[in-house]
Amino acid sequence: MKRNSDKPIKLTEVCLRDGSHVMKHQFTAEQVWKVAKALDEAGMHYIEVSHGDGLGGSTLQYGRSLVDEMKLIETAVEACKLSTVAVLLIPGIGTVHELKKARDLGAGLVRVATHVTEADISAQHIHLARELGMEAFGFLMMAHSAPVDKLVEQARLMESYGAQAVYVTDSAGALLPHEVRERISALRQSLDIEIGFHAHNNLSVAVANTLVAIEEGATRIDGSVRCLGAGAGNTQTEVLLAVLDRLGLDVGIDLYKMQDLAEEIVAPMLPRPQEISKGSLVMGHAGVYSSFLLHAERAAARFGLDSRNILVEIGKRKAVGGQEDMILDVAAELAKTKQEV
Ligand SMILES: C[C@H](O)CC(=O)C(=O)O
Ligand SMILES: [Mn+2]
Repeated sequence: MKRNSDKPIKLTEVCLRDGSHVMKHQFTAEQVWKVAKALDEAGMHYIEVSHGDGLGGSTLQYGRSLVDEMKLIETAVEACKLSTVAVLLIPGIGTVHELKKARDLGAGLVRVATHVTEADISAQHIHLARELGMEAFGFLMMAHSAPVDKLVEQARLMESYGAQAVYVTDSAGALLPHEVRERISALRQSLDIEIGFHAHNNLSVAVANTLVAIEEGATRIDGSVRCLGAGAGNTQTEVLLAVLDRLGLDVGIDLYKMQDLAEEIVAPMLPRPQEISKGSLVMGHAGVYSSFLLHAERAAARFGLDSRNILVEIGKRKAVGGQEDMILDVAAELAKTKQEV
């Protein structure tokens, strides 16, 4: 495979963080232990563990965790001999207090996530993480929703705060391969730090998009085993590993061990199979934040609506992560209009 970077590919497994949305934030310590241990034994580079909405996300607005995320982070750190445990932090949801606590428990990397046009709110947390001796990466969410020059401008801000990598985060699973190519290529030409890519498989192009990202020079890649991530899940880690192997790219992770983890540990945990349902498809199609799926389904049941109509309206209003309350407002409005007709 021809790549526009000679740096090694480093994978981050996100099922214990992005998958928390699917699990309605009800991960048990035993589940986290088993998954983290198996990932570590397979040679996974980074394992992200946090509430689905990042540190501090366990609230009424986003959904309460069954087990305190700090306990889950501690459990994952104990289960790992070689993998680095990572955390996600959205400034304002997570604070420096949680970041310090996670670091004290052994988390080695924080990904500071902001909406694609709001990188300026990441400065404090990136600075602090570096001071604490952690690796610190920027994570620009809903990357499909801004023009390429805006994405570049915002990534450069994160670089200037000390981020060691910046991710193109396709939160809605809406990007198509040529759009990923444009974005990664523009970042590669403008940044001196590594570039990452985080996909959602709502349009069934997550693996293809990830390959394009790697070709263009992305070296930090996210996946979720058995697609255990919001919406239709992320780039399916074990599938990506098989494809990379066919392309002659050895990233040092054991494919069979990842397949066994997917089949024997993760699949039995899933509340329902991770597939491209009409809800996740509409998110990719309408460009809606993947974590909104369960919130929209709940609101649809409550107001007797089709969740797709709620999601499409949310997409039109350009709701961003953190605006989960808007889903209820939209559902109430749609229900009222339906009654009036
Ligand atoms: C908080 C979000 O779930 C972060 C993420 O994984 C995404 O935007 O995608
Ligand atoms: Mn995600």
